[in-house]
Amino acid sequence: MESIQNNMLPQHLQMNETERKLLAEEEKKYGTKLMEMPKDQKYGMCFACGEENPVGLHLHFFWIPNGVMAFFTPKPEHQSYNGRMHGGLITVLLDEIMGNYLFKKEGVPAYTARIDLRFRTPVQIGTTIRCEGHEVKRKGRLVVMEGVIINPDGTVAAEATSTLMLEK
Ligand SMILES: CCCCCCCCCCCC(=O)SCCNC(=O)CCNC(=O)[C@H](O)C(C)(C)COP(=O)(O)OP(=O)(O)OC[C@H]1O[C@@H](n2cnc3c(N)ncnc32)[C@H](O)[C@@H]1OP(=O)(O)O
Repeated sequence: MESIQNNMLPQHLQMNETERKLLAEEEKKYGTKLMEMPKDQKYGMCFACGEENPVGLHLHFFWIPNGVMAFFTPKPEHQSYNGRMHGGLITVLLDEIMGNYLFKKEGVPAYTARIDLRFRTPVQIGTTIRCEGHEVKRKGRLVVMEGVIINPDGTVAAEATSTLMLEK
């Protein structure tokens, strides 16, 4: 289901119009409504997804076949040089998409033990990017995940491989 509570949320927590339009396009591509991952009150202060964090990114995550997807539209306060999104925040998006997927799938926190990331093309402030993550393999409590960020023109902005440890 599309962010069912989206228009019931305070404005600053809502997905913007472009993000909703892109979500609808993805749903058309997959031929199904995409289910939003529920928020977790316990982690309301999470910098990436928490609704109570006043300076957070307020991401919304959707299950896709074999993984997870989110959109983000960086604001002027998210930049580094000359209107480019800050690389540290790009890392946050990738770390979160992989970690949150495992948290929701397994029901226990997944801690990032390692992240290898390649910044391929800049992300411009004000553009809406698509973030995706999926599981690659696992051995016991160690899980390898991959994540990617796609620019509006279809180019890869950044990609990452992470190793995460599931809590016992
Ligand atoms: C809606 C609400 C959402 C809210 C939630 C939103 C999701 C948030 C997503 C963000 C995720 C984060 O950023 S989490 C925050 C950043 N990350 C952290 O704080 C993690 C800090 N590091 C740690 O706590 C620790 O190092 C751990 C837990 C990762 C591992 O410690 P440990 O449990 O003691 O395990 P340890 O004995 O070291 O290792 C156990 C086995 O794993 C192997 N191992 C350990 N690390 C690695 C590694 N990187 N790559 C390969 N193998 C490894 C070891 O060799 C060993 O193998 P063997 O000898 O057994 O064969």
